[in-house]
Amino acid sequence: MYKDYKRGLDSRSGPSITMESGDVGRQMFQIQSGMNMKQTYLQQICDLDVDRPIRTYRMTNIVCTVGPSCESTQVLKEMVASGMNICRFNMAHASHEWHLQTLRNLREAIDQSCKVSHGSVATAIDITGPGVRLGRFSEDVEVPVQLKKGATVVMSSDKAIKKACTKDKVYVIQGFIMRAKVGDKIFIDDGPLCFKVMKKVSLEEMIVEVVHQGEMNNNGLVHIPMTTPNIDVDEYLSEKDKKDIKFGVDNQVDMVFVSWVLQPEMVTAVREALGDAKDRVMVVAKIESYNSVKRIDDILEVADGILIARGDLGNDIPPEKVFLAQKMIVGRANMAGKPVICAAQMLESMVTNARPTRAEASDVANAILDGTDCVMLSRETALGNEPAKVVHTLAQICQEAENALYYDATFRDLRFATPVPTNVAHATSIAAVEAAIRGSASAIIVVTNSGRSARLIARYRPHCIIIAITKSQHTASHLNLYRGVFSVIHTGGSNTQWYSDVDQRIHYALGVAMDRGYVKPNDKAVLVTGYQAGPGSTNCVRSIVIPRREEKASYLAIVSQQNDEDSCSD
Ligand SMILES: Nc1ncnc2c1ncn2[C@@H]1O[C@H](COP(=O)(O)OP(=O)(O)O)[C@@H](O)[C@H]1O
Ligand SMILES: C=C(OP(=O)(O)O)C(=O)O
Repeated sequence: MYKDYKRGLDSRSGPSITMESGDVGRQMFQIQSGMNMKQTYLQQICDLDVDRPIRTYRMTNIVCTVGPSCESTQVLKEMVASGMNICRFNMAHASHEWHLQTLRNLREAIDQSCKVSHGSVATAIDITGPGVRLGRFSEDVEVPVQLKKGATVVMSSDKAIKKACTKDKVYVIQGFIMRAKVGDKIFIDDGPLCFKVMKKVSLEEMIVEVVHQGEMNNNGLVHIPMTTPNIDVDEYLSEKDKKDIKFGVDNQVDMVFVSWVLQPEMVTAVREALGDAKDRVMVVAKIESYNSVKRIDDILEVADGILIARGDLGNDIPPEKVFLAQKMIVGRANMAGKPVICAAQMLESMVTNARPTRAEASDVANAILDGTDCVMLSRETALGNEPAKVVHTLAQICQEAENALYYDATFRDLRFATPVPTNVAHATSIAAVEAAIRGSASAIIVVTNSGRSARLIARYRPHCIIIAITKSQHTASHLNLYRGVFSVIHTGGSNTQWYSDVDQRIHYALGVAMDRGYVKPNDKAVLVTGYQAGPGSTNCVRSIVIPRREEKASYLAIVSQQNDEDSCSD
């Protein structure tokens, strides 16, 4: 397994290619589209086979958090080769200088990666929001600080210790101390460290005792379950968040993940702070508290995507209820057509171990069976021993889960039973997905500049890869959030004749997809284009057979011929 990972592939490839893509397409058709429509769910389960070969590509996107373990260009290059799709910079940790240098290293890593363009890896900053964090420990304190049950610690808002915390005295903001009550539990990070408030000494200081032992890290998150961090409704964003957003805009990041979104107005505030960049930066709301779970529909309405921060959520609500929230949020995000990321402790044991636990592998697979678009790594890549190996392992698990998905039954309701706007764009996308499933297509090819058509196709969850051809770097980057979309940026010169230009782009994209082994000549595919140049004109769904590479085919002409034979209409 390790040897495979060292070989390195690209952003959507699977680690082990064991079957020709067309064969897989046919097998997928038999098992997942044609026959499954007549099968029961139980029959599908009975037909699962541990020997079934995985496909040549992965549809779930991988988000990786950068940290000290992967700050170098070399390690980032290995992570790109192993399948990182979105690189996350957590602004709660490290300085802007560190983030800028790591961002530069990432861009260098992408430049040095053959087969990978800048659009293949998107960048995201994660801003702290109203979540409360510890200060930093003194240089002479060994971090993480280990604490045993029964130990007492002073929590103080004395700014003099903000960057000089000790094992016995740590900094938190005054608002947190004022909010805490004697007897409250306080979790640090995703646990297990848990304190109990023993005594309020003053408005600036309280004494807490360890009830579950564990460790404290620099800037560790501090949380009292089922309490709301203080938010200033006149000024939703802190000065630090505003500076971090400016950092992101100045350095051309593609997304902002907003921590502790408690109400939709927080998302709106981030969009406003983005200023002129608001159209090119996506805003993803992190759901990490009971309150945000309860307001999910309102938040979904304003956010471009959702991140289920299961670590902090599992401290705010009982851990045994997190799977309920996960399924509900993924389902609602799927219905709303917004991408969703499942995060926290996905392969946590791989921070140190060479193999994931069985429970972790099953947890990742279940998130994919639920319908998530992306899965996220945190400590595994930021602090782990072998970040690229974790990415590789995660990619493998994703592909196994994708292979087991009962596509038609799981996602059919998205096409036929959820209320969607009655317009041509949705109808076209639903038709494309249905044609791909029933026609045993190996890919859906879509020409899209804004990315809207590709997003809509992804929304209706085809069984096969969506090859999105775009001229826009931003579109390509943003599409990394959506399940199954493989973007190809066409950089060649534009042809003055619209259909020749489209043909040229399709030819180029199919070449790229063939190079990666995603499709091959004679595979069936579904082509989605406009009827003329310009946004809003996408309305054509065509079934094509992928021509040989050397055939400089006119795809629109191929379509006309096929239409004669199959009486397939535009
Ligand atoms: N840029 C960084 N510099 C140093 N450590 C980092 C950085 N990013 C993340 N980490 C470490 O990795 C851990 C996991 O990352 P993440 O889940 O993003 O953080 P947190 O849980 O604190 O929000 C953090 O607690 C921190 O110890
Ligand atoms: C992703 C999470 O949050 P953070 O950004 O604090 O790691 C989480 O709690 O699962």
